Amino acid sequence: MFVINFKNYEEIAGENATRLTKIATEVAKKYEITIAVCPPQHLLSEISKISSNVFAQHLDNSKIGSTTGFVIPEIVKKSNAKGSLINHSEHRIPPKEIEDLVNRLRNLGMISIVCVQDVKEAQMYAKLNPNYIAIEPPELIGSGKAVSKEKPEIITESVQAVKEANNSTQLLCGAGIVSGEDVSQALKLGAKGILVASGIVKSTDWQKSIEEFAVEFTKK
Ligand SMILES: O=C[C@H](O)COP(=O)(O)O
Repeated sequence: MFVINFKNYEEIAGENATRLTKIATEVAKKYEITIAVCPPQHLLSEISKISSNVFAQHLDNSKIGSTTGFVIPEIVKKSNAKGSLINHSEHRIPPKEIEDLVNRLRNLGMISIVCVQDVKEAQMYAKLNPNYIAIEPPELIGSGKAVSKEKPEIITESVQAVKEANNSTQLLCGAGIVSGEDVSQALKLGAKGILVASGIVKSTDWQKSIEEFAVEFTKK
């Protein structure tokens, strides 16, 4: 699983979100891997027309109906999103809401990626049996310094924490990943995939950087 979070970077504004998704989709096909994209919420429907692996960046555990401005799982599903990030480091939510959202997505047949900041949180939330836990030390996000190189022990310890939950949850890792070597290192440490943003979105050649990352998944 190779997840590209578009965040709200200027580089993906306007038609560029579509262009980036098209490139990601073509590369995924070429290397026969899964590349998921997380566009800004208002583009979920549009981007879902060109990719079947579209995830929301955030969800609220609010009801369908009179909940202005909240992002509702059932509504997001109708936009053909396959799942969502939950509790991203830049949009944290309380533990009870995380639990409710993981269950809600499971009932909806959607994929949950719960973001955590440290091993303790990985351990705690893996017990909820989300599809994925994504470990991201906040200080490395957007830094260009890869978690897989700077803090490899965080990945190995999180792999262990997820294993101990003894369910089907898998580990992704993110923060500062900018090269194929960073991806390779993450996979060698036991991560099943990566969650990346700036390393792709801010690169000057999207095709080249996505391919550089993708090829590492074929070596496993
Ligand atoms: O959602 C993505 C993560 O926050 C990682 O961001 P980054 O690749 O820019 O470090």
